[in-house]
Amino acid sequence: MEKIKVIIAGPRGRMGSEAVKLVERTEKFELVAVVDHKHGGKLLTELEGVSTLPVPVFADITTCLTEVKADVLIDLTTPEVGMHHTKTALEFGVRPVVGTTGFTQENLAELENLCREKETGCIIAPNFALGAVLMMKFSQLAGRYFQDVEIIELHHDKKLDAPSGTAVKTAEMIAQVRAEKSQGHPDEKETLPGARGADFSGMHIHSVRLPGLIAHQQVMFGAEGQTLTIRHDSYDRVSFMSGVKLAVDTVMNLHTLVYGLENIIE
Ligand SMILES: NC(=O)C1=CN([C@@H]2O[C@H](COP(=O)(O)OP(=O)(O)OC[C@H]3O[C@@H](n4cnc5c(N)ncnc54)[C@H](O)[C@@H]3O)[C@@H](O)[C@H]2O)C=CC1
Ligand SMILES: O=C(O)C1=N[C@H](C(=O)O)C[C@H](O)C1
Repeated sequence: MEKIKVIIAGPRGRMGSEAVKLVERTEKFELVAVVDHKHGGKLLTELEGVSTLPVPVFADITTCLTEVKADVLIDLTTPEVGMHHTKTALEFGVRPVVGTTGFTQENLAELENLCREKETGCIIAPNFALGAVLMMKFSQLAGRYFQDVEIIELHHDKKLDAPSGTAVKTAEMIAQVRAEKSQGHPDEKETLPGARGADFSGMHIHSVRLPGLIAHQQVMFGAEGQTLTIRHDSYDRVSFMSGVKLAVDTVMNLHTLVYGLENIIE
């Protein structure tokens, strides 16, 4: 059996270290290198507690892709770094699986064009947890019937981007089916700026950051005399790994950009 050769960018991170374990324990995957700007030239075994595999660590993606043959790059870093890694991988014909959030609409459009030009597949998944993907799909269904919706996303306090990629994706999916409406009272005023959260097509997104949390989201719909709440909780980052595995498998057969795991689950 030909193994899928995988590079992971961000191997010391909360998600990256979990992805290293996933690739290690998956028979048909082979970890061939990692990218870590702080530890170029070392072996992964020298990075404390990450892995017992002696794979090379590269400080930059271009050197890594020049020296190592790979099929897939898993990126779990930061938006600017992730964008650079994704573009470089596509230039090398290596398929990116991107969990990094914070990409703009312009970033996505640029990557979509690059995928088409290079005829190389790429998956960008704001959330790899199956339950979160279902939460987004159920919310989209509810959005057909309820115009009034508030999205509350709750994360650990080390998170850099707000709102979360999941909240943005949820709002995008609901906006595809929801009759547009600016919510709340037409004369409402914020006496403290930000009190009503971020505005996405008239829907409001609220970002909570607290130690103790991992990744949670609640989508609340309201209508006369009733509310509907759809909620998902990730209590452990292992919740994201079956989605990462599915994305690595699937991207091998793609030639375009797929944004969101809802597009590849049955
Ligand atoms: N799609 C999904 O299901 C999930 C996505 N995320 C996203 O994944 C990203 C990472 O999240 P965490 O692991 O919690 O963050 P983290 O801060 O623990 O990890 C990020 C890692 O990127 C590394 N890094 C920074 N610059 C780099 C560079 N130039 N080259 C190589 N590595 C570099 C850092 O050293 C760090 O280890 C975030 O954007 C987050 O929103 C997080 C959880 C689930
Ligand atoms: O940073 C995180 O932790 C997470 N980020 C993703 C997001 O921004 O939606 C996915 C998940 O919520 C965890």
